[in-house]
Amino acid sequence: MFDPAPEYPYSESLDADAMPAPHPLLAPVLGLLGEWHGRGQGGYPTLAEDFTYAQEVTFSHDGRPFLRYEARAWLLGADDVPLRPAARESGWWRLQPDGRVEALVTQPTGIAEISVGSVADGTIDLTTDQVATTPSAKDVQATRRRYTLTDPDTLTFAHDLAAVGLPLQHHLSAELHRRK
Ligand code: HEM
Repeated sequence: MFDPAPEYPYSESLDADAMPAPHPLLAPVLGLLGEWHGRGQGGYPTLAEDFTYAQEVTFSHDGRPFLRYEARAWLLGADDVPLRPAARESGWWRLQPDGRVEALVTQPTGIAEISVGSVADGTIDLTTDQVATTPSAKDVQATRRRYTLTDPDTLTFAHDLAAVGLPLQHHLSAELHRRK
């Protein structure tokens, strides 16, 4: 006989003022909770042209001292015509008692980043501690990500990349606006 298991009984929240109450260690990053949407520019010396993209980002929590992170981007053509899906990634940002942030982020391109950083003056600055790549993935040595809340509804993002033998340098920058 099939004995159905109970449903998952805990909730996930995008809202610092709703239940479950955020864990106290999330205090420095509570402003990130929510759904964000915006556009950015990217490039790299190996690419013939710079590109414009749109992106959706979600940060949520379940009452424990970590954020769940999810993002997906797509390339834009003239008049914002969608050209094709671009990077997707998901992961976890673990807040530490000393204020450090440990982040784990994976991408379907075979790249897994483990980053460490801190929160200061509204900016979360994450630098890779380790990058692991699957056998067929591009060669990525390091990344640096900076997320800045310039106001409660505006999140800017800068992403530097050291890959395919080149030193750490600009790959992406974006401005996102709060949807929820
Ligand atoms: C919003 C997110 C992102 C967008 C829109 C984006 C877009 C692009 C585009 C358009 C290219 C050119 C190749 C192609 O057309 O597919 C590219 C290359 C690349 N990206 Fe990104 N990217 C994003 C995030 C990332 C992240 C998070 C990483 C690494 C952790 C990364 C690493 C690379 C690498 C290694 C290349 C190849 C460079 C080369 O071989 O010349 N990208 N990206």
